[in-house]
Amino acid sequence: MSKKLEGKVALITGSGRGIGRAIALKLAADGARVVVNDLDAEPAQEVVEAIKAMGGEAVACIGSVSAPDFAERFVGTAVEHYKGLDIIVNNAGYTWDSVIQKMTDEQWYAMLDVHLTAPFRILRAAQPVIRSLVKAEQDAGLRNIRKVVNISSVAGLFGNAGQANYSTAKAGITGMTMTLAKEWGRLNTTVNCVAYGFIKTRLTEATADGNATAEIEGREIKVGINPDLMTMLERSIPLGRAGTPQEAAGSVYMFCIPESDYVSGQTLICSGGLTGI
Ligand SMILES: NC(=O)c1ccc[n+]([C@@H]2O[C@H](COP(=O)([O-])OP(=O)(O)OC[C@H]3O[C@@H](n4cnc5c(N)ncnc54)[C@H](O)[C@@H]3O)[C@@H](O)[C@H]2O)c1
Ligand SMILES: CC(C)C1=CC=C(C(=O)O)[C@@H](O)[C@H]1O
Repeated sequence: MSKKLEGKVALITGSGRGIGRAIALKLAADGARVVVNDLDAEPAQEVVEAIKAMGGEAVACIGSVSAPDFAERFVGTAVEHYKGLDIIVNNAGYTWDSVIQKMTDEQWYAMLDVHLTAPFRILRAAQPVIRSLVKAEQDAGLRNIRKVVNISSVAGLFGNAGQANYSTAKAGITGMTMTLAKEWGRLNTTVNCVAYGFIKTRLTEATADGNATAEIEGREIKVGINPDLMTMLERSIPLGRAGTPQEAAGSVYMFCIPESDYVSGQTLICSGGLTGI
């Protein structure tokens, strides 16, 4: 059976772990060649090796999406290695929570940088590349539909106490999605967004005391959720449980395959039915 994404070039930020990793493996399993990005080299390289082990093609582009030179390097990696660019998934990110009276400017800007400015820069850097690929395709009488999938959260759609920084950035990415869907229609590129509810990853996994941290961009950031809170949260989800990274990847995949070629500017909620928090 032919693969739906055969030969497509997919760029996926934050794909060393969690949802991004599952997206990378899912798209690669369906034939995409993947540019794997992560802050951390080891998990990114592990994903590259996993894709190669299943007969696919992948290359790593290590570094923070928040670095000012990252976008050009990321797009450049795809062009240099695969001479193309068909799918971009803006997934990299984390949370750094505080109630507003305790939130520092550093916390505020860190969330805007990673969840909003980074996707903006990546899409800005991709535009001239896509434009020239589209021109060449049109000259050859071809139409290739490209796909952008941005990642948001129920926190960006409904708000979440303690996440003024994160929810603002995740709300912003839905606006960027709708605007670029309008700008990029003439580039035969659909631009959609997936807003997750509660997906079990390092970001949300229950830890014994709820006090786990991870080093992210040189800072010790609290990760994980207290198990009691986790149980309470899961009860509020109509499907009665958090989602898996593989289930989360399924929603992104839907926007990447040809069956969704005429869908653009949409935000799909992938939350097990949760419509508020
Ligand atoms: N897990 C959830 O419940 C949930 C809910 C809503 C939205 N999201 C969103 O999904 C996306 C993925 O989150 P996840 O749950 O898979 O988290 P995760 O921590 O499991 O994976 C995120 C990956 O992104 C990488 N990353 C973080 N900052 C980066 C940066 N500046 N540059 C490059 N890589 C970076 C991390 O190193 C990590 O490997 C995030 O945008 C997150 O906000 C997650
Ligand atoms: C409170 C819980 C369901 C929650 C909502 C949104 C998140 C996200 O990453 O978007 C989680 O980190 C978590 O705070």
